[in-house]
Formats: sequence, structure tokens, C-alpha cells
Amino acid sequence: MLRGSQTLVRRGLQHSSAGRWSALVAGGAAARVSDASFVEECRAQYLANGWCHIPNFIGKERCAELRNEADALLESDAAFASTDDHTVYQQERDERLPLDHPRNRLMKSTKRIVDYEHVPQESSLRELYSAPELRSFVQAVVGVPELHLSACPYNAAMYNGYYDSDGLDWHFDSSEFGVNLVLQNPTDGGKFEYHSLTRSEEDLWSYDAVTKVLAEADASAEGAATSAETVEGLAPGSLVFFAGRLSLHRVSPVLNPDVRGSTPRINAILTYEKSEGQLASPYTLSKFFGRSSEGQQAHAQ
Ligand SMILES: O=C(O)CCC(=O)C(=O)O
Ligand SMILES: [Fe+2]
Repeated sequence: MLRGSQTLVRRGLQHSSAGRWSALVAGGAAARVSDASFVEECRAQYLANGWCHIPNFIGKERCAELRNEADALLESDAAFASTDDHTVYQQERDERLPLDHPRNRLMKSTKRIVDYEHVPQESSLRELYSAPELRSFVQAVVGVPELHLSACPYNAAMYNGYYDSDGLDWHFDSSEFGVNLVLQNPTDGGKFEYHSLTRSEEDLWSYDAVTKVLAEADASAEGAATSAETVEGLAPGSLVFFAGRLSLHRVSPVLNPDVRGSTPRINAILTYEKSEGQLASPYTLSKFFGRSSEGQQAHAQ
């Protein structure tokens, strides 16, 4: 009797979670995240490219709702505008090496961020981020034994806004998987450029490979070919994720000719980690979030 009623309660919970997921992503490809053939297709794409792009992952209405929320927050006091120099490794420079060494070369990035602490409690972004359906799906596609929510109160999920001439220069992510939900494209520029598996877990410096990608990037400004690729076709509602911890990537500067008015590039980033309790690095927190490690510790989730 007791066992029977517990089963019923559990089934009821499962139904309500699945029902909530369907409502959250209504009209989008995400309705298929538990479908084995869909997961297989996405896994094949991830293995072939190093990234996986799913157009129209969430429905148009949900996308518009998130875009409107992000747009308002990014223009409010909740936003942190960063203008910073950083190394591709997102670590302090090594004074023993020359300034033009890849370890020390400084990249320039400017953008706005609304971090998780400023995302309203009732926001659909919070629901999407913590949905077990999404986490299991990403885990299956990237092929890791476990995937966890970030313990950082700031980088768990956030909105990014790139306004005129903003961009995020070449870097490796310090968190494991930054899942990118595209909410608005700018008029021009703001492309996502990606070099697959530039470094390995065995050699996290991989200086030769990093030197080569950065030299190619410099030369490509003059029109030369590069082994980095631009991920094409990203549009509002697209979900794209990639091995950003091992692959150099950047967002090219947003170009908004004044005459056509200003349309920022807006997206949400959802952070997942391979192990439980992961926090953001002090370097990343201070450069991109305007936050301290002490604050992170005090509010860790
Ligand atoms: O905004 C994007 O498309 C990518 C952002 C990114 O690489 C990051 O936040 O680390
Ligand atoms: Fe990144």
C-alpha cells in the first residue's frame, strides 16, 4: 500500500516535470531531447565539429520573452559592463616570459553581463538552466559520465549583451561547458569563431598550437586563411555548445552602422560542470563579472 502510493507520487512528479519542460520549450526542437535518435544526431554533429548547433531549440514565444527580459536587464543597473585585457588562458601573466609570448599576450574584450544573482527568481532562464531534461541532454551529447550545475552564484546562467564594437576576444573557457542560447543577432559582426581542440587535458598550455591560431587570427584581419571556423546560421532560439575549455574561440566585434540603428547581440550562457561544487576562478570573476571570490564563497549554491 505504502509502496504503491509512493510510486504514484513519484509518477505524478515525473509527469509534472515533463509537462513543465514541454511548456517551457513549446514549439521548439527541445521537445525531442529525450528522443534517442535526436540525441544520436546531435552527438554525431558534436563529434564531427567539436560543437553542436540546434536551430529553434526553444519556441519563438519563449525566445521573445527571454530576449525582452535580457534587453531590459542589460540596460539596467543590474548589468556589469566590462572592458578588459585578458590572456587567452584567463590567468594572470607569467612575468618570467616575454610580453608577446602566448602565455602573456593580452586580448581585448568589451561586453555587458547580467549574472545569475540578477536574473529574477521567476525567470524562465532559471527554469531552463536547472531542468534535468536539458542537463541530461547536454551530458549525452558531449559524452561525459556526469554533468552538474555550477555552484557559482554568478556564472550559473547569465545574459550577455554586445553593443556597438563590443566583442569577446580569443580565450579558453575556465568552466567546462558554456551552453549558448542565442536571443538576438546584431546587424553585423558578432560572429562566433571557433578553433576545435586547440589544447588537450595533457598539455593545457599547448603553446605551439595557441601561437599558430593567434598568428592566423592576426593575418586573417588582412584577409589570410585561418584554421578557425565561423559557426554560421546562429539565429534567435539557436542552442550551441562546444568544448570551450579546450578550444580557442571568440566573438568578433559587433558592427552596427549608425545609419541602421543599434541592435545588440544578446544571448544567454548556461554553465555546466563535470564535477559537483565547481566555482568560477577569481580572475574570471573580477574581469567579466565585477565580482569577488569572497562574494562567491558567501553565496555558493
Ligand atoms: O557569447 C558567445 O557567443 C560566447 C561567449 C563565450 O565564449 C563565453 O562567455 O565564454
Ligand atoms: Fe567562452
